[in-house]
Amino acid sequence: MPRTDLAPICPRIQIAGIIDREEADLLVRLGVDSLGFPLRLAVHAPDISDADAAHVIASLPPHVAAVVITYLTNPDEIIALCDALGTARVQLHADVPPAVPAALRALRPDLRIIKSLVIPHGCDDALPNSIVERINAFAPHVDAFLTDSTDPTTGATGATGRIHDWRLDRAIVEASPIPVIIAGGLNPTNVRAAIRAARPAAVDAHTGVEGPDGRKRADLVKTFIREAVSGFSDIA
Ligand SMILES: O=C(O)c1ccccc1N[C@@H]1O[C@H](COP(=O)(O)O)[C@@H](O)[C@H]1O
Repeated sequence: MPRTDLAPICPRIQIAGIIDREEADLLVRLGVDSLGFPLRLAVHAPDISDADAAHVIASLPPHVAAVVITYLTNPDEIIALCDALGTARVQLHADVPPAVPAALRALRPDLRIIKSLVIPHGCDDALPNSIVERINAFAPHVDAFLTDSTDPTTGATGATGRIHDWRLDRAIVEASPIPVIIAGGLNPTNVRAAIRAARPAAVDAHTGVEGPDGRKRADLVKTFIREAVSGFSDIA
């Protein structure tokens, strides 16, 4: 039985890389409104199995969203993964053409789709035309964009712990007709400044709220949320 998902289309604070039920419970208790489950990835090993992720997702309260973060490119496989996990939210991280979210929409109009916009390494204050073109091409087929960083040493384009120039996020926010979630190296010490610089709809973090053991730390998550809330109130 799929869970009832009553979270807004674009929740404000998303934390990715959920490891287990205990971690999910902690994040829900602290006030996170969207949990990201990275599965079928390009570089990283998954943090959790499909079966465990499905159990965690089934336990979430209806106001908390669960998002599958994936590099899958085949619409049928993406839908099958979302169905197996019991969620109708997906974050597409692969370099797919707009035809992929368009096909997802046609097959499953209830699916909420976030598309990543990865900022190339070394890109500074000028937004490349290629990103503007992608915003225009994807916006009709997705619900939100998510910015992210590249790690040139590993080729990773997610969970890098690396920031990029937030002026680019601001340019993306201004160019996008749909909500933009910012991500890439956000942590309790920089999230407020990032929100003030980029003026996004939401923020997302993974490694910046974890301890050296790779588990989310309550003190870091609490401060991240407090600083993010302050940032959103600064720009309201
Ligand atoms: O979270 C992951 O493990 C992940 C793996 C592969 C692609 C995307 C992934 N998640 C996204 O990366 C951001 C930023 O991570 P960080 O804060 O820089 O460590 C994360 O929030 C997810 O949306």
